[in-house]
Amino acid sequence: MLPKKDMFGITRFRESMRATRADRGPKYVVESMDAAGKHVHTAQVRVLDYDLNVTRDPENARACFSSQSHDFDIGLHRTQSWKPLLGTGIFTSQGETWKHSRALVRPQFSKEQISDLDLAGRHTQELLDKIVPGLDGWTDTMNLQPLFYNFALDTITEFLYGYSVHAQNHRAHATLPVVSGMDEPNLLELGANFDHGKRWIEERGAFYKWYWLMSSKDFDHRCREIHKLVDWFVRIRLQVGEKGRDSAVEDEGKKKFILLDELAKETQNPLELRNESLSLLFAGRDTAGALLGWVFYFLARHERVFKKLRSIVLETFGPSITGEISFAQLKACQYMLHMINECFRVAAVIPLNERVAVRDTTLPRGGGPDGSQPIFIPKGRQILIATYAMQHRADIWGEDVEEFKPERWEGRKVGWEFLPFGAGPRNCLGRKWISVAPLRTKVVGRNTCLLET
Ligand code: HEM
Repeated sequence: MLPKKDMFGITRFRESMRATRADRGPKYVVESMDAAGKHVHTAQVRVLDYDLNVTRDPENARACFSSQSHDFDIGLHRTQSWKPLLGTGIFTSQGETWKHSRALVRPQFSKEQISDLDLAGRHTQELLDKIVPGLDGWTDTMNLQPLFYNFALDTITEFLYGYSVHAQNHRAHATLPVVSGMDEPNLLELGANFDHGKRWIEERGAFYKWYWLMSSKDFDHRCREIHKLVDWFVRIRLQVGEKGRDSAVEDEGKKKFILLDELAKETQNPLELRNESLSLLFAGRDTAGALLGWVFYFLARHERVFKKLRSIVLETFGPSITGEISFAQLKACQYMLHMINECFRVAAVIPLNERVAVRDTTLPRGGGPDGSQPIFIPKGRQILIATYAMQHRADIWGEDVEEFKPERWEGRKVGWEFLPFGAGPRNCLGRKWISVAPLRTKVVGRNTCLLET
């Protein structure tokens, strides 16, 4: 047990809230466990009247996600914290309801459907257009992160709904069909509504079982606006049908894949279509935008890695932005994959995952004098799987664990200590979308090379 800091567990609660608000929640977990001992990898913590377990042990992660996945499910707090925004869908449901969602959504993520290089190419061009070098070949100092979120939002809305919200280029506002009985929704506010909504959800999650204390008019407003937009896309699909869409066919006569159209072949329930597609929108926009941000953060700070990667990319794909790129070439570009893995390891796009025991059970590690024996987990106990903390264990990754070093991935067999996309039955459906996405290069200015992932 992590030592109590006061009788009622208030100090820990306050500390964890403060860390979440300061965007240093993952580091707070590492510090709290290290304070108990560098060898302590699974601990029980009391927060107010509530006990939970935190683990940075790969064996326990394997148990929660895979080998004992029948003993664990996502928790009610997660479900309830997210529900006002996402409703009941793949992200927020449990048991049989989740199985139904997964069966509905999973077939849409086959390799052919997610490998639309034109889609990513078009939106990447818009991203590049925002980065304009001056006469000396350099841009002013600029904040790239909002551009990456906008890029992700444009790409994923077109993939899901057939219409991009054009967050990157407001002047390219899509000509939208009229939907009887509905005002045209505000496409441009979607990014801001997501950002605020997500902030509320994080706060609600940090309040554990008291999530309901964190409700606000602003959160309700953001949820309503997002629902209005998605309902509008759904209504278009249900009113005009797949064939009624102009965008169902691309210029060259090639049929465009639109995820909502495929879902609508399985169900015509507007609420189901809203919830499932919104879950994907939420899952894809923030994670992909954040990953791009971290990639550039690390490349900007590690000149050696940047130069090495740039020369490998140019050698593999050539300098032309319009050149053909094959999956075989992508797979061969090992250094790029190692660099992305290292971003995932050091920064952890999803730094903390969770499960709740659905029956009395055990976890394989954390008990006995040296922590190598099983521990008892009562039904209802929440387990925080601290993936960021797992990825910063010196005894697993070596003494240079805090260094950004893509070379550490050469010849490394990935085990349960590295789970950027989760694992087991609830693993990430967008994984292939991220890892087989196209990569092209463009030289911007004298010394800058942009990568499109
Ligand atoms: C850098 C990018 C991404 C990262 C790091 C990531 C990470 C994750 C993780 C860790 C989970 C597991 C959650 C859990 O165990 O409860 C997950 C689930 C999921 N992800 Fe992703 N994700 C990414 C991109 C995407 C994209 C682009 C999409 C879809 C377009 C997507 C769709 C999903 C869905 C639907 C689930 C829920 C699966 C289920 O519960 O059955 N993800 N993701």
